[in-house]
Amino acid sequence: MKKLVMIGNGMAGVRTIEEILKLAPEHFEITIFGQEPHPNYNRIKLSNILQGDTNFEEIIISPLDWYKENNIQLFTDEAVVNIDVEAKRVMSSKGREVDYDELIIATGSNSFILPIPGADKMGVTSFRDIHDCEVMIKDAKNYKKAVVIGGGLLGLEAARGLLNLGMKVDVVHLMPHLMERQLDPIASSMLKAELEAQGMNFLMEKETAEILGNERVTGLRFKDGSEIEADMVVMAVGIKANTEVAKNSTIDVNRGIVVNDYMETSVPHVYAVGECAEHRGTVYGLVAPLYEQGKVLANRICGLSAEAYGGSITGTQLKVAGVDLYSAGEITDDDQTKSIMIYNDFEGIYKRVLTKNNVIVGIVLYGDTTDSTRLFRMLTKKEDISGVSIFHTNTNDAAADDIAEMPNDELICGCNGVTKGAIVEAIKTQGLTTLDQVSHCTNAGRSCGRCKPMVSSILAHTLGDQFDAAAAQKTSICGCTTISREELVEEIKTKGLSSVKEVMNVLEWNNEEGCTKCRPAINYYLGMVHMDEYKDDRDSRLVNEKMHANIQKDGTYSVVPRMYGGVTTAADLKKIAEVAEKYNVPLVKLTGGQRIGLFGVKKEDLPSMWEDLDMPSGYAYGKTLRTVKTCVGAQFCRYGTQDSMALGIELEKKFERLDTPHKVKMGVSACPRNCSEAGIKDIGFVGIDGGWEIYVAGNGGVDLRPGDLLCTVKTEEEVMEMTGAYLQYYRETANYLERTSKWVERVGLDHVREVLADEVTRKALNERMDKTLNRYIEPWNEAIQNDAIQDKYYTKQTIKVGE
Ligand SMILES: Cc1cc2nc3c(=O)[nH]c(=O)nc-3n(C[C@H](O)[C@H](O)[C@H](O)COP(=O)(O)OP(=O)(O)OC[C@H]3O[C@@H](n4cnc5c(N)ncnc54)[C@H](O)[C@@H]3O)c2cc1C
Ligand SMILES: NC(=O)c1ccc[n+]([C@@H]2O[C@H](COP(=O)([O-])OP(=O)(O)OC[C@H]3O[C@@H](n4cnc5c(N)ncnc54)[C@H](O)[C@@H]3O)[C@@H](O)[C@H]2O)c1
Ligand code: SF4
Ligand code: FES
Repeated sequence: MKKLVMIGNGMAGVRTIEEILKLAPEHFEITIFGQEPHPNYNRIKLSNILQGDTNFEEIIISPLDWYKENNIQLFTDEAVVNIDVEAKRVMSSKGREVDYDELIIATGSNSFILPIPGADKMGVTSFRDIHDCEVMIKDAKNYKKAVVIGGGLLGLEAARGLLNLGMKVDVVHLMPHLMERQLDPIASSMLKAELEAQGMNFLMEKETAEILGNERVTGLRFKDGSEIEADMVVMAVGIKANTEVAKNSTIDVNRGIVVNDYMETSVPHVYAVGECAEHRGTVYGLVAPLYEQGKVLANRICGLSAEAYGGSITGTQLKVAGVDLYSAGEITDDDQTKSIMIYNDFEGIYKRVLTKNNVIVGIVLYGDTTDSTRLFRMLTKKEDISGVSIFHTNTNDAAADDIAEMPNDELICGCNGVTKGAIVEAIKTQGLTTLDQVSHCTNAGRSCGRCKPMVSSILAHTLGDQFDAAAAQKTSICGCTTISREELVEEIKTKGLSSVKEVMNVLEWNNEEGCTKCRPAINYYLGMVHMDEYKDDRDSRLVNEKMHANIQKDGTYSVVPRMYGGVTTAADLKKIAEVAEKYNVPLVKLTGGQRIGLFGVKKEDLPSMWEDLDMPSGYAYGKTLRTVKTCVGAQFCRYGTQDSMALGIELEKKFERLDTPHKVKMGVSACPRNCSEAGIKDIGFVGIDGGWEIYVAGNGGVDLRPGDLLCTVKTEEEVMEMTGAYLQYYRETANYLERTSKWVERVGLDHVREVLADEVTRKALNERMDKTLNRYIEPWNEAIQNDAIQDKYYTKQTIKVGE
């Protein structure tokens, strides 16, 4: 097998690997280095995260299990710093050396940071990765006045996000018009008026001279001497191809890494793809051309006769609610340009098509973009427009007619280059009935998601009478099947399906092995339905659950023993200390959940360490109850009204090991001072005089969310009863991998309250819960006693990295 190394674990690079795997799954032994500490995620959706529409887990494109499944060795949080093109070897920031036969550079871009005094102050940030997003979301809680420098696509999407986060936002723009690269002055002023109405304040034709403040930013000074206040500054003034690693070698670099029409650099066996590549003098900054490049490169690297990449014409839209705009091609006129225009100031609609010699060369649409795909096709195909009606009226009938009349080569998903013809064919040949399936099959809708309404219309049109609008919106478990979660659970119950394999066979999965998305989900639903008798399918679990230890980024594991309610003893502390010394554990750390983690443990040491520890697993890796954090409470604290430690221990002992759709954390405080932070837990208990308040759906992670008060109860027995019923209802109705916070938002707190208010329902839920709890055994103990398990999971030879 040839060794393929890729530098950069981003959108263009990983799409190229997906294409390679489709063409020649067994051709390469693949290694990927990624500077960010994450698997590949949808960078486009960072704007949606900032705007509060989604969260990080939902934008992961390639989960860690995908790398493992495809035998890809992934090194995250590890940059390649040097390429030795003679020896065909790369070296990483951690001193790791890896040889290659073929090398792909896919290092993307860096944000351009204005070289002005103060640009390095605290509170000045770029908007390029999830870290930037997290910084902005966190700072928005403590600061109120943001300034975004740059009125382009990125700056305006950032500004909308910061408004959503409750900040006051000024946008500072160098030019007289916003998005001057995409819009003409009329469209630009319509956009400005809309965004002002949404609450943004614009400072146009302003050039920033300095960022003011001591350690942290306090304001901006402009070249004209004027100043404004700011306690956060976001730089969104463009991007610069990230060519560092190529520059240090003999590879030709100009604005980007120079490539030919097959994405080959000046050095044999070294390719570049994505925003770091410069093709025929152009460096692209949108995914559509990068995915085209990826296809060409995949064919080339697999030795297939590849079509050359001839460059791309790009179309853009702004991801801001309430703004409908589209721009493609050349938008500035010269003396040969003739324009066709509609301008309806009353309805806020502006459409302009720029033509040269009867051919469309540019498109600007504002307020109604329904013509965009048709006009874009005419532009790219250089269709003669003499006598053609250019704009359609936006009525539903026209939209339906449009689909019928739309030629098969019309581009529906701009990001992924998917035409109407490809979508129709997939629907017909694969028997697709939902939007989700079309997306899995064709890639349409997988990036920015703007094409989804059109894909839906094509689905409706193609299926005709068989189209079921509600069903079409349903989300199937994954691309291996057309059935949804509800249908799967129903089928398991009615057909009595009892194993993952059986589910996939009987329900006619289109991929007989399933995938990393569906297998753990099926395993969970089977266990949920067949409460006491289900035999867990360990190999279908996510990697950390399979190993009963959390894999770390260097391939070692962590060991976190259970400490009920965060309470320990001198004897247990001694055991932990002895084990840490005996196995040379590199890091012993108190975790956020009030216990002690041993980090950097070799896989083959796990069973003997567990045996020496002789403590139960703390399940720090599982979709289950993680911890019950407690305050010292009435036993010691003078404010305590209740015994928080005793309740925490009782809860943890009862619900430990329970399979849940996602991880569950609890907190118990003995008074409203809330030292255990029970307000940001999946379930939190706060002691009050004569009882307990129960809070639910809190979250202290990326999607910070305070818990909602579910109810107030008087006794610990009621706490246990309510908790059992609540957790069981969550187990039975949530989607696999849906946190309680998202679940409650989806089904509604009032609904949950209503269900749990009924005593008979509560009792039935608790009965099912108790039945389920009976089937769990201590996993570390099982591994210690079972040689077959040790051989299969914990011997050195079984190492297959990819995490
Ligand atoms: C907020 C935002 C919104 C966007 N919205 C849209 C949109 O609506 N539509 C659209 O088409 N495009 C959009 N884009 C642009 C799109 O995200 C990029 O075009 C795309 O991500 C580029 O893919 P890439 O693989 O070239 O680079 P990236 O996705 O940036 O990936 C490169 C990766 O390489 C890593 N890396 C760099 N150097 C090294 C090294 N030496 N060793 C190891 N790893 C390294 C980086 O850390 C990074 O993770 C948006 C971008 C942002 C930031
Ligand atoms: N919806 C989308 O398609 C989308 C969204 C976000 C980002 N992106 C991509 O991300 C990349 C970065 O976006 P971007 O908007 O930063 O780049 P950009 O180059 O498109 O826009 C930068 C803007 O900043 C302005 N500017 C430059 N110097 C300035 C200064 N000193 N003061 C004030 N304004 C100044 C420019 O006039 C320009 O309008 C681009 O490739 C973009 O295509 C795309
Ligand atoms: S939450 Fe109240 S009772 Fe518990 S430790 Fe804090 S102050 Fe004391
Ligand atoms: S147009 Fe962006 S995903 Fe289809």
